[in-house]
Amino acid sequence: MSDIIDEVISSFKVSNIFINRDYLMPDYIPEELPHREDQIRKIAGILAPLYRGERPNNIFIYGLTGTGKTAVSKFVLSNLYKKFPNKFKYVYVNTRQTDTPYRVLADLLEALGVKVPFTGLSIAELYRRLVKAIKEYSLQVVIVLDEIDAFVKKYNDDILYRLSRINSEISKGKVSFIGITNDVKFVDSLDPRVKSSLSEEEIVFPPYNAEELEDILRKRAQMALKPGVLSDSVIRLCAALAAREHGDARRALDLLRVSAEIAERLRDSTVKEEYVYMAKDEIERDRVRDIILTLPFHSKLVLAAIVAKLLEEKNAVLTTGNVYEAYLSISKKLGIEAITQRRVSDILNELDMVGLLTARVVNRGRYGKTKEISLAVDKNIIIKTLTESDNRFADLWG
Ligand SMILES: Nc1ncnc2c1ncn2[C@@H]1O[C@H](COP(=O)(O)OP(=O)(O)OP(=O)(O)O)[C@@H](O)[C@H]1O
Repeated sequence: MSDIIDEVISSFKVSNIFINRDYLMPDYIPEELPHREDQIRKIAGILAPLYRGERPNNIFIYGLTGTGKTAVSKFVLSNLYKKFPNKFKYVYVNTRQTDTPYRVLADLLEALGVKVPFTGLSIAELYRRLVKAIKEYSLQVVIVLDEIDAFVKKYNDDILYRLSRINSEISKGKVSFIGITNDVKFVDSLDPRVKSSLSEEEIVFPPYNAEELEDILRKRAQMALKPGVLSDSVIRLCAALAAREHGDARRALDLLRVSAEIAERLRDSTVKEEYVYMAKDEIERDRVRDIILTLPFHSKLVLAAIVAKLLEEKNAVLTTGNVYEAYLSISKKLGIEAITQRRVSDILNELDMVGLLTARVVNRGRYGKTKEISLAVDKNIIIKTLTESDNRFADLWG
């Protein structure tokens, strides 16, 4: 019997497709970042004063998702650090993952060698300790705050305000910030003092076009995949599909990686174009699933109400009013206290924003304006995911 185990393990160990799958993972930072030479040069130029022990200007970096902002920033900093490790220290914080003011300050302190308890100190105290730590630190400090729009939207810009004041508090240029965001309008929403302090320099990362994505994919594929498993037409297809949205390298790499995983799963020795389309559906399914699973309960109920209504009447025209009626009916069925129509209307807007449905305002003459709602994703994925998240939903679709 143990030969069965050997067989399974050996087919797992020896891949027909991959040399190393990690090279296609989103957190891998490659040695080469094609089509980002300008941005690398600019950021390195701004940070160059570190070499003389001087404070570089703060930098604000914007660009849509997958345009290489994180990869380029980390690439420049780690390469500068390799060249002159004794001149500065850099700390990278992703404020979507490290998502409380306490954790952000605690992580910065820990990076500077100051231990802090997991909870219990006030933000003011943490901040005071950070100012002291930076003042006493022997080198220049560069702090990268990635995805800061999400953080500021969740809290406010208080922490950015405090951080932006550190240099003036210690009356010395000791710390520089690199703020990264994919929300172009975000910077304008900041307190003007924070804005002018943090965006001494601004760098924009434009989306990649299809040819640029092809180059990026080719380089990564050379390292990740065995020779001969990939044709140029597959690369072109992944790049074209990713460029159709907004030139997102993460999406292009995901398409390629998942297509290669499908080839491996099917024990094929080459990646076919049809696998790219299968990968696209799989990625979309996972994305929708992740969004639905993290929705608050009443948002799930509203979504369930829409699907239930469409199952009952295939071509139903959905309006805020009849979605609310359907919502009341399923709340009653499940024995749940209903929320107001106003709140359901807000939820419909939220579901529109996360891309699960589209709500369009239509003018119905003397009946006034109403919203017409349609699903933006396959209803079977919604049914499956809602049922998985809470089996009370199973009763709704019979
Ligand atoms: N020029 C490039 N060459 C090779 N890989 C790249 C390039 N640009 C981006 N990538 C890869 O694409 C993926 C996404 O890039 P990155 O995380 O830097 O994007 P981002 O702009 O920071 O996106 P987000 O705003 O979503 O965080 C990463 O795997 C990164 O290595």
